[in-house]
Amino acid sequence: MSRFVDRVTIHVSAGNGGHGCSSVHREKFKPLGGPDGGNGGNGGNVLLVVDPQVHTLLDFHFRPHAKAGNGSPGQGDNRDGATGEDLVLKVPDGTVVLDADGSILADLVGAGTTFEAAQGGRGGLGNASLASRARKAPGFALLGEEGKERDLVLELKSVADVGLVGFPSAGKSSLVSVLSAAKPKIADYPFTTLAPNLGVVQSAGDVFTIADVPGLIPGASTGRGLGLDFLRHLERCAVLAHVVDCATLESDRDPISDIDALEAELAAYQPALDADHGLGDLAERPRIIILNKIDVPEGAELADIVEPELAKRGWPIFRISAVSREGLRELTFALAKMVREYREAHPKQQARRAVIRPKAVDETGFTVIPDPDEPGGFIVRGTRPERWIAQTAFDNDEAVGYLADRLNRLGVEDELVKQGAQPGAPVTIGAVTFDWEPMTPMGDDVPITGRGTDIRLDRNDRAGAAERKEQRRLRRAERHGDVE
Ligand SMILES: Nc1nc2c(ncn2[C@@H]2O[C@H](COP(=O)(O)OP(=O)(O)OP(=O)(O)O)[C@@H](O)[C@H]2O)c(=O)[nH]1
Ligand SMILES: [Mg+2]
Repeated sequence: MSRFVDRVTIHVSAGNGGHGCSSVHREKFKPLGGPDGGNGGNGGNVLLVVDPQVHTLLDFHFRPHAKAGNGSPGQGDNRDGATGEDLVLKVPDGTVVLDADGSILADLVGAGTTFEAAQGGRGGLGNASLASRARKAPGFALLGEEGKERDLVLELKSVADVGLVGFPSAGKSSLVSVLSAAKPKIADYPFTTLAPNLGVVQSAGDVFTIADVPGLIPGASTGRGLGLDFLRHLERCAVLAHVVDCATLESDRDPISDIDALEAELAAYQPALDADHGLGDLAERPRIIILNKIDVPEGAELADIVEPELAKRGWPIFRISAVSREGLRELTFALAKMVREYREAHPKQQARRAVIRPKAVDETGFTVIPDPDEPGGFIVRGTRPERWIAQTAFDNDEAVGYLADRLNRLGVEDELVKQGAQPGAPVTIGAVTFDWEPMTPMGDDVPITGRGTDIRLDRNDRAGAAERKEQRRLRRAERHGDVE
C-alpha cells in the first residue's frame, strides 16, 4: 500500500504582475506621438482543484513549494504583457484547506471543486492607459503588484464508505487485508496503524471502500492516544463498523464496555466540518457490530455471551475471524447492502465545480491611526492605499504625484487633517514612510500635477527630515522656472 500522507503544510506563491510600460509613440515626421506603453500582465494564481485520480497528499510532502507564473511587462506600441500562467495543484477529493493558524478556509468536495489559494498580483497600467484629459502624456507607468504568498495546511479526510472503529489490536487492519487487496501493516502491539489505509471491497455487483482507521481509546475525543487525528477520518464515512476483539487478554475490557467506551468518544467528538455533507452527526451514522477473533475458542464463547445483550441496540451483528476468514462472506454482503441503501438515501453530492475564494476583504475603506513608534506620525492602512504604494515607482516624481492625487481623492489627506497631522509628519503606508506635506492649507483645491514633478510626496528613509525639507524647498524654487 502506498504511503498515506494526510496532512501537509505547503507554501504557495502567486505570480507577480508585470510592470506597465511608459513609452511614446514614434513615427517619422510625427514628433508628437501619444503615449503607447502597454499594461503589464496579471500574475498567475495558485489554484487547488479536486481531481478524483489523486488519492494522497504525498506529492506535496515532497514538493511543498508552489509558485505560479509571473505576468510579463507591457511594451511600447500598446502591447500588453502576457498573463502569468496559473499553477493548478491537484488535490484528492475531501481535502480540507486550513490557514497556518488552523482555521478552515475551504472543504473541497466533488471533482473540479476549486480553491483559489493565492491570487496573482495585478499588472501595472502602462502610460497609454493612464492618459486622461488632464494628463495627456503621462511620463510614467504603474508597477506590477507582487503575487500573494502564504502557508496553507492541507488535510485529507478519507472519503470511505465504511469506517472501522475499534480499540487498538482489535483486528481492523487484518480485516481490511482479507476483504480487499490493501496490505496494511498488522502486528500484535497497539497503534500499529498510524495513518488510515483505504481498501476497495468488491462484493457481487457492489464496490465500496473501507477505511482502516487507527485504534481509538477512551479520551480520544479530547486528543488522547492518536485521538482527534483519527476521529476526523470517520467524519465522512457512510457506515461505522465496530470491530470488537473478543479474545482480548486485558481483564478490564469486554465487547460491551469496548463499544460503550467508543460510542462515548464518537458522541463527544465535535466534527470540525459543518454537518452539511448530508451525513449528519457521527452519532446518527448507521452502525454494524463485528465480533472478531472467533477462531480463538474463548473468543467464540465470549461472542455467544454478549450477543443477546448487544442485539438490544438494534445494530446488525456479525461474528467473524480475520484469521480463519470465517463469516466474511456474510459480512461483506451486509456491508455492501448498507452502503447501497445509504447511497440511495443520500444521493452523491453533485460535483460543485465551484470556485472558492478566500473571504473578500473590504477593499473600499482605509484607516488612519497614530504611529506608536513615531511621535506625531501616522499609519494609513487599507487595501487600496497599500496597493497604490506598491504600484508606484518612487524614482519618478510624476508617478509620485499621481499617487498623491489618488490618496487625496480617497480622502486620506482629509483624514490626516482631521486627526491633527502637522506638516512634515511622518506618514507610513505599506512599506513606505514619507513626510506629509498638506497641499491645501488654505482650503484651495489640489492643482492637477503637471508632468515630471510633484512636491507633496517624497520617499523617506526616516533620516534628516529637516535636511530633506530644505532640499525640497530648493527643488521647488528651481522648478518655479520650469517650462511646463
Ligand atoms: N486469532 C486471531 N487473531 C487476530 C484476528 N484478527 C487480528 N488478529 C491479530 O490481532 C493483532 C492485531 O491485529 P491488527 O489487524 O494489527 O489490529 P488493528 O485493529 O489494526 O490494530 P491497531 O492498528 O493497532 O489499531 C494481530 O496480531 C493479528 O494477527 C483474528 O480474527 N483471530
Ligand atoms: Mg491497524
